[in-house]
Amino acid sequence: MPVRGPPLPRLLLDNVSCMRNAQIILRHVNVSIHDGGALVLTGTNGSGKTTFLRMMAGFCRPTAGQILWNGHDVSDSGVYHQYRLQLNWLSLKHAITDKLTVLENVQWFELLESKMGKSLPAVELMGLGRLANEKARMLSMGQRKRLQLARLIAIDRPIWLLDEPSIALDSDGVKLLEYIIAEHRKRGGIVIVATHLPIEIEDAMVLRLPPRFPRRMTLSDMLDRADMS
Ligand SMILES: Nc1ncnc2c1ncn2[C@@H]1O[C@H](COP(=O)(O)OP(=O)(O)OP(=O)(O)O)[C@@H](O)[C@H]1O
Repeated sequence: MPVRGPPLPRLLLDNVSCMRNAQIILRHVNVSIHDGGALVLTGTNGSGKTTFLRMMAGFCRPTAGQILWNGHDVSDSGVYHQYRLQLNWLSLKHAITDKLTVLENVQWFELLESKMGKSLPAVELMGLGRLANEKARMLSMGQRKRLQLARLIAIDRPIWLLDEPSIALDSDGVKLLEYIIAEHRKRGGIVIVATHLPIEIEDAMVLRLPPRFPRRMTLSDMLDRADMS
């Protein structure tokens, strides 16, 4: 009987580096993520967390190494076509249309996916049920973030790429975020989160990206220097 090896990771970053503007932002990154896995990206401002997510989304290519999905290089255009349909991207830009209602802002994306029926439950789950028929321009920052999260649930793709998803959320909102991430992972979904704020994600791998610039001088460094002169 043939011996079966361990399952292929759904996503594998094999010695990946990435440059932007002629500078190396990510260097020799190796990560494998199986179904239900979570990766948390941390690091100082400018360390490359958003660049990592953009690269995973295919907006910028690795300058070395490969990103493999099911063992296939996503930079291959045939593979990318299928791979991008797996992705749900939540960025710092809200992409909310103010003149549409809260519900329409979710339904619009659901329609683009040829899906129906999940928008209202998603809006309600995110605590926006009473605002469903209000124009989105009425929403506060935190409510806008909740609307983005409602979209994530309604569209329901397997790989979530989340850039600072908890910014502007109150403590209940953060709990809801943690809940939807946990539920997504129970169904085999993958989550990659870039964050400065603590989010509880069970058994997540944490990748701390090194700072790209030397530490800024602190006040005490400056005072020490003044003492020496
Ligand atoms: N559009 C761009 N063109 C060229 N270089 C860029 C661009 N955006 C960012 N960079 C460079 O990439 C580096 C990493 O930026 P990135 O946005 O990935 O960091 P980050 O870790 O997400 O930062 P933050 O915590 O501030 O959100 C920056 O220092 C910047 O020099």
